[in-house]
Amino acid sequence: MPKFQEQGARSASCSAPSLTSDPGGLIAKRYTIQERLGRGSFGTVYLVRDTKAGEGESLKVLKEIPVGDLNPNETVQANLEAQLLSQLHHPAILKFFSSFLERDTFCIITEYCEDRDLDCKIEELREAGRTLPEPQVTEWFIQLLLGVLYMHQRRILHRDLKAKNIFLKKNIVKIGDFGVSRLLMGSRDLATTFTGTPYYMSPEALSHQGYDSKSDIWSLGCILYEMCCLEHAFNGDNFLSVVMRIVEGKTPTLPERYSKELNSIMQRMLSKDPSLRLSAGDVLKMKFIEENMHSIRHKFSSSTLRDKTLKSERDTAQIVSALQKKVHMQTLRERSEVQKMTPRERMRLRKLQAADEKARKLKQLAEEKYEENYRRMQELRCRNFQKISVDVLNENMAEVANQTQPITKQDYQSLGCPQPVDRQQSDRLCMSEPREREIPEDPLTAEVYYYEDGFESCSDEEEAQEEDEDEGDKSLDTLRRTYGQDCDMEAMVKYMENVLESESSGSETVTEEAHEGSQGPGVINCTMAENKLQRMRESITERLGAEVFRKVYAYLKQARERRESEADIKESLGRLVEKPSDCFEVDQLLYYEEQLQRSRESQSAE
Ligand SMILES: Nc1ncnc2c1ncn2[C@@H]1O[C@H](COP(=O)(O)OP(=O)(O)OP(=O)(O)O)[C@@H](O)[C@H]1O
Repeated sequence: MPKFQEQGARSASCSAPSLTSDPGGLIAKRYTIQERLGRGSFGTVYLVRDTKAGEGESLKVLKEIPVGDLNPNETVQANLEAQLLSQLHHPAILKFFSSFLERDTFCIITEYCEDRDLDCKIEELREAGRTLPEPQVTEWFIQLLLGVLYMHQRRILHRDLKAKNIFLKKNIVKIGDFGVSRLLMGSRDLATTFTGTPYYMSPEALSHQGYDSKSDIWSLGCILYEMCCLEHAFNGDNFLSVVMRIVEGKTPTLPERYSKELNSIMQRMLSKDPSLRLSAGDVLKMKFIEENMHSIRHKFSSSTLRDKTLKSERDTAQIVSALQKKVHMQTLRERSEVQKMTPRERMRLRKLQAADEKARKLKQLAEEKYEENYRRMQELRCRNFQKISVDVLNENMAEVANQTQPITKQDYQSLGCPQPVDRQQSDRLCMSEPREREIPEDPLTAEVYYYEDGFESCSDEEEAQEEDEDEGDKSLDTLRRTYGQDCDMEAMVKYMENVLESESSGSETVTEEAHEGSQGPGVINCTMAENKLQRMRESITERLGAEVFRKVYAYLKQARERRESEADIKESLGRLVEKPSDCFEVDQLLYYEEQLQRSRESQSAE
């Protein structure tokens, strides 16, 4: 089956993004553009560096959506929706950081996923003639279910779940744009119509019978099919045939290489009647999914443990290597200092070093002696104490008191033992600074004391040291990023445990929560819808040429009004264009125009 280019295909001719007009400039006083990641139907997507973020968290994604002039109400409304989205935290949901208006564009800042999206992954597999094994499909599918459950429990719908909106970050899947349709389109009707990609749209959404959490489940069922078969669950030669397959067509089946259980779950998610469709909570409570969840939880737990061990080993290796580098640098510095000296200074230095060495040996000797003496004194005391104890049995208390006098120098001599060094005196010996040159005892202090000045003049070495520090920062950065990955895995384990331990399936169907101030005609809705249509027109014109586009548009409009058969339409389009499938977008454009017209009429009627 041909795969049609979807609406809003990446077109270079669409109006130039205003944020890039000042390359290298700061956006919202903190973001710098690193590269352009791509273009979606709403706007352009950039990889940015957040200059105010902590180490390892600075790479983010900026979605730039041209909106023209927004009135203050619309801005307040958008901010309200954005605030809500930024408070949601789940490892399977792409983190939404913030949104703001900058130079007539609405900007959304989200987490960056370096392993791209599921659509790219599927394309890659298809091209390589490979498929996804069932354990991988179930692992990703369970993560998706956990993310969807989290959002549905908070009464937030996606409305545009598709492979392109699912991102991969080191085997963790992240659903992008959850709740963003409402943020951009405001009104519920428009949000569904203008963000839903036909391949994933549920029968009830296509026939305007309302959109609820079960409609998201339908899209998730389509994604499950796509992960297994690497093609859309409902395909067709043109826009309307896709719609007809969804509304009236047979429910697809998974190939035999996938288990009966997985097939049955997918089919129950693709039930045409939303009330018969499973909810995310229902699916997560099924025996087959629970069993898989146990093994994924075990895999994630042991993987984070193994990673932690590996990381601490790597940390140690890094510290050792940093210390070795430091010692090497010091040796080099010392050598370069010595080379700069006059013979007289070198002689003095050698003497000082010899004195240092002598002092060190003396100190070591004194310490050894002290330890030896101290040990002997303890022995003596112990013997003396035993002697006193025996005497106590025979003599009176006064005599005992006499016996417990401190041991004198004579006592030691009479016992043939060396007298212990007085502890304070010994400490003084250890801590005292050699009078002649006053070399500090501590080697590190001594080193700084003697060679400090030399460091300041070594600008090359300083640079080298800075480079070393940068290296260190970079490795920390990598470490932190890996820790971030661990956090995701640990959080995922926690969510799996919650579901496994919970009694209820959370099978209630949810409609979207109306947040304060979000009723009514919507946020940026009409402007956004118009923008999207304009982008589609530009994209089609670029592909078909202005003249062919005009002819195809006029023909399809009439053909749909006259309700011509699909076969006739295909034949007529064949006379206008080389490939009739190229007209998919024109068909979709007509559909959207009609929806926008309807929406306007119903708004003015209200
Ligand atoms: N958070 C992200 N991390 C990494 N890449 C991203 C991220 N968000 C978007 N992209 C990439 O940027 C490109 C455009 O994405 P965008 O979401 O705007 O469009 P889309 O999903 O292709 O279309 P639509 O606007 O119809 O949803 C895609 O190639 C996508 O993979």
